[in-house]
Amino acid sequence: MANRYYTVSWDQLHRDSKALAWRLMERGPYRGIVAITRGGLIPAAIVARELEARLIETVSVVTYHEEEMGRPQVTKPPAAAGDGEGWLLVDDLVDTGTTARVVREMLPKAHFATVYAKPKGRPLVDTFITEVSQDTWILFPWDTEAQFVAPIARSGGK
Ligand SMILES: O=P(O)(O)OC[C@H]1O[C@H](OP(=O)(O)OP(=O)(O)O)[C@H](O)[C@@H]1O
Ligand code: HPA
Ligand SMILES: [Mg+2]
Repeated sequence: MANRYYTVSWDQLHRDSKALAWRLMERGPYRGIVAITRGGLIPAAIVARELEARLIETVSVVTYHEEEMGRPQVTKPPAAAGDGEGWLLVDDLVDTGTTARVVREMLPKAHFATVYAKPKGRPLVDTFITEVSQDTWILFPWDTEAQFVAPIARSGGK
């Protein structure tokens, strides 16, 4: 389990993904976008809208089951995108960089962008927006819902 959590709302994800699009705009145009599913799908859709990209490809990699890390499984390789030349590769985050390493091997020439990055994965990303510490677990809006929390006074000061 992570030591702390960083909760991202839909609104914040939209803003951070748009900030990513602004940065990526400077170095386009791109032939198309390859989204790393599933986490990269929503950031990729927001970036695609901003960059007016209509061609979206996917590569599917499963590395985690909830917070438990396993071996990365490529459940769908990219059908188009060749060696990645001229393509933009988008994921929600890099954590250990395991997923990124697998995908970069398939698409070595793609420009790799994520919204969030942790220190271990950071060297594998070309462009990202926000860094969080390695012991922080990012809670995405599609994994969470609002719920009641007890008042601070009832927590015994912890
Ligand atoms: O840098 P890493 O340590 O590899 O972690 C980052 C990857 O882990 C998550 O995917 P996950 O395996 O949970 O699959 P999902 O995108 O389908 O939820 C996340 O979406 C990244 O793709
Ligand atoms: O911090 C994280 N949050 C959500 N999914 C993840 N997959 C790897 N690291 C994370
Ligand atoms: Mg993923």
